[in-house]
Amino acid sequence: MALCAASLTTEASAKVIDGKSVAKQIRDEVTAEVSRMKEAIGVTPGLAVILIGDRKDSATYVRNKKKACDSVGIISLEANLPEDSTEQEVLNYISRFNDDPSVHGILVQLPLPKHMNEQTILNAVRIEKDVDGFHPLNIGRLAMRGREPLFVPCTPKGCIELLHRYGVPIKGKRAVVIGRSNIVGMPAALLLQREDATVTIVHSRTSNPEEITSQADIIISAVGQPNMVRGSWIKPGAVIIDVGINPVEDSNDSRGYRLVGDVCYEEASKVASAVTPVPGGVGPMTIAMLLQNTLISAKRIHNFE
Ligand SMILES: Nc1nc2c(c(=O)[nH]1)N[C@@H](CN(C=O)c1ccc(C(=O)N[C@@H](CCC(=O)O)C(=O)O)cc1)CN2
Repeated sequence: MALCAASLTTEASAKVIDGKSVAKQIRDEVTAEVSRMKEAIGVTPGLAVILIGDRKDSATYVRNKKKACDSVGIISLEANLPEDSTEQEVLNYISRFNDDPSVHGILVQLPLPKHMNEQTILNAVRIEKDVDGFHPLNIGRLAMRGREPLFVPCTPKGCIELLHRYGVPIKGKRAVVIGRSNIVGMPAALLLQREDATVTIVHSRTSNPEEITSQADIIISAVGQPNMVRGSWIKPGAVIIDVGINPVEDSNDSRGYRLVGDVCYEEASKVASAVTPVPGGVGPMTIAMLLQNTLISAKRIHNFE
């Protein structure tokens, strides 16, 4: 891990972009809409979550998704499959949920066990229920001008929502996305481009990442490298959205580790105008956007405005 230490001379001045509190606002909005829908047409949105294997982090995320559904009045169904399940068993669950009218959203928690083909599995989710927005048709539409995806992937959608709710202008700005994953980096870059930013993607083969990143007005980092983005990578006044959630050893923490972002927060907060913390930044937005996507799906399926 890169050492990350701010100089003692400059005070932190960046605004903290509080994802936890924005996520709470969104959950309140979803709660109100879920109850309005139930009262008006007697339909409660339903989300089906498929978890395969015994990764601790995935189990925690799925548990948190279920809790979040409960808190806003969305019904959640869960399928927990063992690590050695076959692809066909997963496809059978997807097919059952595709056909279940009480299910408006389906998600398969990632990453999948190594023996499974992610493409085969994600392609099997009906696009009308693809609340993760990972189906190639949804991603393809996101990439095309004049086409609308049915769903936008939750984490990148949460990043843009944070920029909007904090009044950060995007149009005409230079944006750098660090990382090109299918889940975050690539769709985040497409979303910024749709908002008329001039977008550059920095990735593991980029020869001069610091030089490129330091020209950006907006940085979205989703690379999974603790403290990789240092103060010197940041243009004064830039806005930083840090998607990285990286565990680093910490004997003072009861869990034995703490979470840090891709961005050296102490240094960033002295150079940037606004920055998301880790934890409490983009993470909570991922689940809030999932709830919002599930509501959108139920409304669309039942023609409810
Ligand atoms: N099918 C999907 N799989 C995965 C997705 C996804 O969007 N769909 N994203 C990630 C994991 N993820 C949700 O699934 C997720 C990650 C982090 C958080 C979050 O709230 N993090 C907290 C810290 C939590 C902690 O203390 O451990 C934070 O950043 O404040 C929510 C959801 C990969 N898989």
